[in-house]
Amino acid sequence: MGAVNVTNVFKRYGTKRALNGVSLSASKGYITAILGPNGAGKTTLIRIITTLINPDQGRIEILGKDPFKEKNVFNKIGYVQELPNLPPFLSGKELLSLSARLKGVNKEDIKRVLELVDMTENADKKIAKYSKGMIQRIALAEALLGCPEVLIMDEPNVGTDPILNLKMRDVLNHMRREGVTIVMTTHELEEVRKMADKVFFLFQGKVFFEGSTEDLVLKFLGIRVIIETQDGEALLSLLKKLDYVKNIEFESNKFFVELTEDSREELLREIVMRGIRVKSFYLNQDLEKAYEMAIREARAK
Ligand SMILES: Nc1ncnc2c1ncn2[C@@H]1O[C@H](COP(=O)(O)OP(=O)(O)OP(=O)(O)O)[C@@H](O)[C@H]1O
Repeated sequence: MGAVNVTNVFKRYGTKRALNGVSLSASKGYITAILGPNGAGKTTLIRIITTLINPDQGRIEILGKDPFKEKNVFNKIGYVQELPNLPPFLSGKELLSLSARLKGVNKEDIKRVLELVDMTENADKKIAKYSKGMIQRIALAEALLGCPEVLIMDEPNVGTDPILNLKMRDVLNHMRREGVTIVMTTHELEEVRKMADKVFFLFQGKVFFEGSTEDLVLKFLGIRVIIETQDGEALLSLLKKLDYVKNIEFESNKFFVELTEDSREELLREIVMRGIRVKSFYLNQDLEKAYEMAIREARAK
């Protein structure tokens, strides 16, 4: 069982079906990303997990407890909402002091979370004067007060610059090393590729795919390897002989090879056995393209 479990959740807004039987499980100490196009139901799901809205049907379990019934589980959960709406008249530090008091967290922890998100220097500025990125950081700091075991984030990368994304990644990797379970929705595929251990792809209120990003690429893009070599002719003649090679394209000394099945190990062995010199051999991890193909396939169903 995961640290966060969602079982068969349904939700309608009037006649609009937002969630149509969603089940997912986020393992303890891993980063789980919920992906999907606009309107897929991601925010609705996060709002149900955090009990901001009720499901029409289905069950939520966090750290073995039903958050709708056992509110004290929230002592162990940090939540960063989409585009956090923080009181502009407070400074970052005042906001954290207030939150620490409400959560019953020691004031010492404020220093720790400010350092974690690199906001110590801006802590005394009013939130009204913060950039979007600073607001995201202080919202994350607030969520991290009291060392939560589960961190839930709705689109933490909206409006953030690449440097902040780097910082955010650092903080989240640090949390993961500490055993924190992270569940996030995002449209930032590059972040997903770099960080997520598992993805759930939502489409029209249903889980259309679950697995690692590598699984997503393999399933929707096929098995495409990129091989760099100086022995182009020898490689080409070998590739033409192999029945599991579906398509070959090349550009100077770079070969793009599509396989009919996952025969990567076999192919590499053949190359090495023939003494073909290879500079690099890797799976084409074009997550964006795979995501586009997944959406196309989901729409066609
Ligand atoms: N309060 C509401 N009233 C009516 N319909 C709603 C409400 N909130 C969401 N919806 C509808 O429910 C569906 C799911 O919306 P939701 O916001 O959960 O999707 P999302 O995947 O988070 O989208 P986005 O990526 O655009 O944030 C959409 O069709 C949306 O229009």
